[in-house]
Amino acid sequence: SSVCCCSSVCLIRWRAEQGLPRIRLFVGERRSCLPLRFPAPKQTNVVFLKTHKTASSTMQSLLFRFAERHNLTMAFPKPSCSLQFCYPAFFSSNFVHPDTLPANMITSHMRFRKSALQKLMPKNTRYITILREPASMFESLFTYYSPYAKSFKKVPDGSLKTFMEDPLQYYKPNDAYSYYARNTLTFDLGGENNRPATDVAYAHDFVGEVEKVFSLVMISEYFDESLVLLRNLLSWDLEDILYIKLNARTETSKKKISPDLVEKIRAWNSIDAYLYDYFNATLWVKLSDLGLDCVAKEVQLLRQAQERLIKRCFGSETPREQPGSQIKDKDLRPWQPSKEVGIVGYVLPEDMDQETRTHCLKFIMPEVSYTPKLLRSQLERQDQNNPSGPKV
Ligand SMILES: Nc1ncnc2c1ncn2[C@@H]1O[C@H](COP(=O)(O)OS(=O)(=O)O)[C@@H](OP(=O)(O)O)[C@H]1O
Repeated sequence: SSVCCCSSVCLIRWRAEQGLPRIRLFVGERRSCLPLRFPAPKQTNVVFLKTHKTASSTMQSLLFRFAERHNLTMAFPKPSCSLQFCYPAFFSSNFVHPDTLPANMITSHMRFRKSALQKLMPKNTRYITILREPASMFESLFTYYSPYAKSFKKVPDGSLKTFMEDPLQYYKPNDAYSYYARNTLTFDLGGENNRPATDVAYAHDFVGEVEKVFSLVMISEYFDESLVLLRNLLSWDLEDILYIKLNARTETSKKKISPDLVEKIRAWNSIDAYLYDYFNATLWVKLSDLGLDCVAKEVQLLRQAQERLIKRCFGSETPREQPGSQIKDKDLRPWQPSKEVGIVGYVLPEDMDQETRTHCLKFIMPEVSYTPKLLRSQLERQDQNNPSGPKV
C-alpha cells in the first residue's frame, strides 16, 4: 500500500485493506482529557529503544531531563562502548557502565535484545520505541551515513536516486555499516534486516513480536500525538513531555524525494515499511480510544507550553538555530557527520540570568554533551550517598 498521509483517513484505509472491521472514530462516549497532574504515581522505569534517524535524540533529551528532575538512574554504556551500547552488537548487560546499575531507564542507541534487557531492568518497566516513515527516514540515513556506509560510498554520483535504481548492485550485507542501508528499524529492533521483500510472513511475525514487548510505538510524523499517549501511559505531567526539536538537518542538507523514489525506498526497506504501516495504524487506534478531540486539546496544550519555553529561552518566537559548525560553545555543538551535512544546534542569548540559562541548556544540549554530563552528575550523587563506595 502507498504511504499514508493523513491520520484517521489512513487508519480507515489501512483497516479496509486488511479486511478488518471498521472503527467508529467519531461516535460514542469520548474519555475526558488528561489531568495536568495524575493522581497515580508516575511510572519511572522505562526502556526507550533509540532507533536511528527517527527523532530519537529529541526523545532521549526528554528522558534525560525527566531522569535528572526525578533523581532516577539512567543506565549508560561503559566507556569502551562509546555513546551507543557497542552497537551494532546485540545488547548485552556487559555493555552497561556498572556504576549506572540498578537502573530506572535506558535510552542510548543499541541493537535490541529483549532477554538481556528484561534481566537487567525492573519487572514493571515499560518498553517504548519510535518509528519513522521509511522514505524520509532513508533519505536522512543516506545523507547522514554516505561518508561511512560502504554501500552508499560505492554509488558513482553519490545520489540516492542512483542507489535506488539498483540497490543490490551497491549493497552487500557484509559491507561496513550496512545496517544503515537496509531496514534499519528492523535491525535496531533486533530483527533480520536482510530478509527478502517476498518474505511477508517474516515481517508479519516480527510485528507480532515487537507488539508483545513494546507498550507504545511512537511515530515521528505524529510526535506530539505520540507524546500524549506516552504521558497517559506513564501518568506523567505536561511538563514532562516538553521538548525542543534536536538533531535536525539544515534545510540545504535535505533532498526532495519524488513519489516514484518513495515507492522504491519502501520496496527496498519492505520490513520497515510493514512495521511502519502497522504501528502507524495502531497509534491511531490508541489515539481514537483516548478520543481525538482530547488528543487535539492535549497537543494544543503541549504546543502552547513549548511556545512559552521558546520565548523564555530565546526571547523570540522561534529558537535561535545555527548549523553546528558555526556554534562556538562546544557543549552546544551537535555531532556533525561530515562537512556536507549541516546539523542544527541552538545558541542562547548572552544576557540571561543563570537559572534560566541552566534550565534552557537542558533542552538544547545535544546527545554528545548531555550524556557525559548526566553520567557525571549521577556518579557524583552516588558518591555523596555512599562516601565509602567507588570513587568517580
Ligand atoms: N520532534 C520531532 N518531530 C519530527 N522529527 C524530528 C523531531 N525531532 C527531530 N526530528 C528529526 O529526526 C531526525 C534525527 O533523528 P535521531 O535524533 O533519531 O537521529 S540519530 O540516529 O540519533 O542520529 C532528523 O531528521 P532529518 O532532519 O530528516 O535528518 C530530525 O529532523
